[in-house]
Amino acid sequence: MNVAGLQGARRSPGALAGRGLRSPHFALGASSGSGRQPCSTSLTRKGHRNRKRVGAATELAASVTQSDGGAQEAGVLEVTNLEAEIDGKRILNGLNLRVNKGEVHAIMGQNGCGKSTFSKVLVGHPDYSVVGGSVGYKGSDLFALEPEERAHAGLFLSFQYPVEIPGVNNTDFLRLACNSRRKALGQPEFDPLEFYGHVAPILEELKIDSKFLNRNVNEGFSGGERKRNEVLQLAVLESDLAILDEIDSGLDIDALREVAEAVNKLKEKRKDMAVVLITHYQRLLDYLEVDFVHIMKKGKVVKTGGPELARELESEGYASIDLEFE
Ligand SMILES: Nc1ncnc2c1ncn2[C@@H]1O[C@H](COP(=O)(O)OP(=O)(O)OP(=O)(O)O)[C@@H](O)[C@H]1O
Repeated sequence: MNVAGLQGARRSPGALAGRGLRSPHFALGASSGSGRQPCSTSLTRKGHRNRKRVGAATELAASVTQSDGGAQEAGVLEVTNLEAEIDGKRILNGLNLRVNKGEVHAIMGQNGCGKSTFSKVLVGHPDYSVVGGSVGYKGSDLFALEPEERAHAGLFLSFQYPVEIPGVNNTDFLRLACNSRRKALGQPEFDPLEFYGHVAPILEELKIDSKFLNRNVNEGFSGGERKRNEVLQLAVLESDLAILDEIDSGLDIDALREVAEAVNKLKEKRKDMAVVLITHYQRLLDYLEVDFVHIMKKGKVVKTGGPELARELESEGYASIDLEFE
């Protein structure tokens, strides 16, 4: 995370551009849990640098609403034979996944199978090279968009380890992020008062303490508070596809339930929002209703089922699943 750039943003939004961060929304929507910042000028897909843009953020956002009722409606996310590598090491090996709007998918898999890599590739982390396959997002080529544009188009990745941004007030950060997306969508930006009108009901619905707004981003936050702050960001941004990478990690039982309830509340309100949960534990699914569970192994989805698949994993472990696919 480019802390210096974001501190500058508190004084002046323009400072973000000067420090290589074009908006805080970029930081929110297209960052990785590694704390490294995606570079807005680099594309992860070889050969895409000069590709003609097939969809600006506005067009993409519009495409979802306009495609209602179509027999062949595109999935929010259509991943086909995706292959990606880092430093020449192949991590994703022909991953396939389709997520329709409103659906909740859980991705499970042993350590190192490529779950976080998948999420980072989607948001355009520059360390990863896409070497094969395709990803459609709302019917357009995701890789034709810069990381910042992906965020503007409604793609949100929650941090696995949300970082502190000392000196940056949460309200300022959220408002700049929100306005960055609104501007890209051609919507009027919120002034501070209007933004408070936007965020106050969200806090109430998600049962998040309004003191969160006065604090600096994640500074001194407990693990549970940080994860709730991620959900707050997601709600404020009104993203269309939320990728929640281990939103349950490091949480005690009560915090886990509270975070899951916040996601549920958000889903109730925004029924079309699609969610991809990356998790190791079935217990999250006790609180969050999922439509599909996918098991990843060696960089691809090897099995898909319903919530019962997670329960089977919990009781039998991966060995039982692996046998079917060796
Ligand atoms: N920046 C990197 N440099 C080198 N190797 C990396 C890097 N990022 C990921 N990898 C490797 O890619 C593989 C997949 O990692 P990834 O974090 O995607 O797995 P994961 O399924 O999310 O694991 P976990 O469940 O432990 O979080 C691992 O072998 C990891 O060491």
